[in-house]
Amino acid sequence: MWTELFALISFLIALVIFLQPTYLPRLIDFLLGQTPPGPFSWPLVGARNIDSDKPWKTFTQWGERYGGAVSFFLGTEFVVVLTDIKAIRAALHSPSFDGRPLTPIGRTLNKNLGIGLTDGPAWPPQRKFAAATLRSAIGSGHPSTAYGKYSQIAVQDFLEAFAKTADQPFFVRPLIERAIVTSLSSIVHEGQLTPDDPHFPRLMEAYQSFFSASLTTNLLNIMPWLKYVPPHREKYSLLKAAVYDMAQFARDAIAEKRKVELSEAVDGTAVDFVDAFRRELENADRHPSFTEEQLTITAAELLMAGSEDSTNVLLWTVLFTALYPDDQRRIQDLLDRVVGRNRGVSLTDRKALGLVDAFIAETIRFSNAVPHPLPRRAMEDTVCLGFKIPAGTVLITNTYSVHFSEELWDEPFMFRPERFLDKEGNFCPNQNILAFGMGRRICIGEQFAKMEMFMLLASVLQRFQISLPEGMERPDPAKTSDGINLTPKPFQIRCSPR
Ligand code: HEM
Repeated sequence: MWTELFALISFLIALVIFLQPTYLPRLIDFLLGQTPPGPFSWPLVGARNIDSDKPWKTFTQWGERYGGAVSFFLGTEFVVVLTDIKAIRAALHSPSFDGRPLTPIGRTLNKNLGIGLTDGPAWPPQRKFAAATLRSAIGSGHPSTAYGKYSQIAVQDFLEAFAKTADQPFFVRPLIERAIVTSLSSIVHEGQLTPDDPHFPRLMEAYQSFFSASLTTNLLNIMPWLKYVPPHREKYSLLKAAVYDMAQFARDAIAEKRKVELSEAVDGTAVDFVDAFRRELENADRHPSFTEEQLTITAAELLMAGSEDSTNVLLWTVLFTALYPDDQRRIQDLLDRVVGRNRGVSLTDRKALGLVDAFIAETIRFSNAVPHPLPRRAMEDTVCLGFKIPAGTVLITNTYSVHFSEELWDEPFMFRPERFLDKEGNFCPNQNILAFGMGRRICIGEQFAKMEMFMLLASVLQRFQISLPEGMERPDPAKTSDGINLTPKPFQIRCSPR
């Protein structure tokens, strides 16, 4: 029996070495202490005792024990978790860590196209192009621009939907989703998605399947071979169908836009992403990565990444207005002083309404909504913080240990929006917020998301009082539905006209 067991283990080790030749050299480096310190990792299995519901808690404890960079194996994959701000800054600003893990979604389903899940020669020109296009499509957000116009439509629709709830308890998520996706569509493919669009439910269904399978996504990002193993295989099929639906929606939207001549569509006005890309396709000197398929995948990705993350953060923000009524009242007093009640909120009010941005920033910190910004991959053998980091290492940022660090924040476990205000009440951003990532792959939609969240939150609080319905259980922000993002468990609110 021992001989057979020994033969089986030898066979498995030989198989792993054959399939993943980097495993053994990394294991040796790890055992010799060349790589960052970390917990014991069982051969082929990797580190045990990771809290599967709240891995960031385990990573925070490891950070306290081993330091700002902790290494271990997950299965045969070598992983470094960054837990303190110095280690995170050092790594995420380095071109050596520009890569993304070789995920089945990025590499197989998206065919290595798009921006967020790829790397290599196509990523720099595609990221630069998309970031510049979004910046110019958003512009000042003035109502004369496409984005300004749709943002107003989205705000109006949002307020009407709130008013229709007539003081009755309701789930706010679908309302937020509609508003965000409407505005986002104006900068991705203007005119293709309005709040009453019949395609809306189909798209939301695809997003829902995508994110309901997202715990699997987190694991697949690190151990892609899991896609062949039940129950991940079934979840992977769900993901595949959702990715297909999103791409099909983008294809249809692009085809609709093609019905309008490009010169008419862009004539002197702000250009959305699809039209800017169409124009680039006609440029003879374009980078070879500008292709039809790249356009489809990126348009689908921008709409999906942008809407899910922004919806989730705004959902947290609305929940916190109900949980912290004193802060809500202070925002409303400020709105009354700055905007009054006779006109709508506009982006030009933003500077004088610093408390609204401070409330959103504190929500982002306190909710831990993005526990691990998209992982990175070491593109080459490198040295970071004095340790060897082999090419192919997966890097995970642990937001929780930074957002709740006693060294970085005064009373980090208290919800206190004022920590983001100066003495005059101006909003002061803080560089230790990691929800949008950091460095060379920082989110390209950050400014849009913050603008949109400001507009929707300020507009709704100007008109309505948000509260928790009497007799219902008080939502506990520590209890979340976990996936790529942390989402509050479904909750209802009540809103009463002010
Ligand atoms: C509250 C809203 C949002 C959050 C919390 C968020 C968060 C993130 C994070 C954590 C990353 C990874 C950064 C890194 O690797 O360092 C990212 C990347 C990205 N985000 Fe966002 N995002 C939001 C909104 C948006 C919006 C509105 C868009 C599009 C309009 C967008 C498009 C992207 C893209 C394309 C990338 C990939 C960048 C790259 O890999 O080079 N995001 N986002």
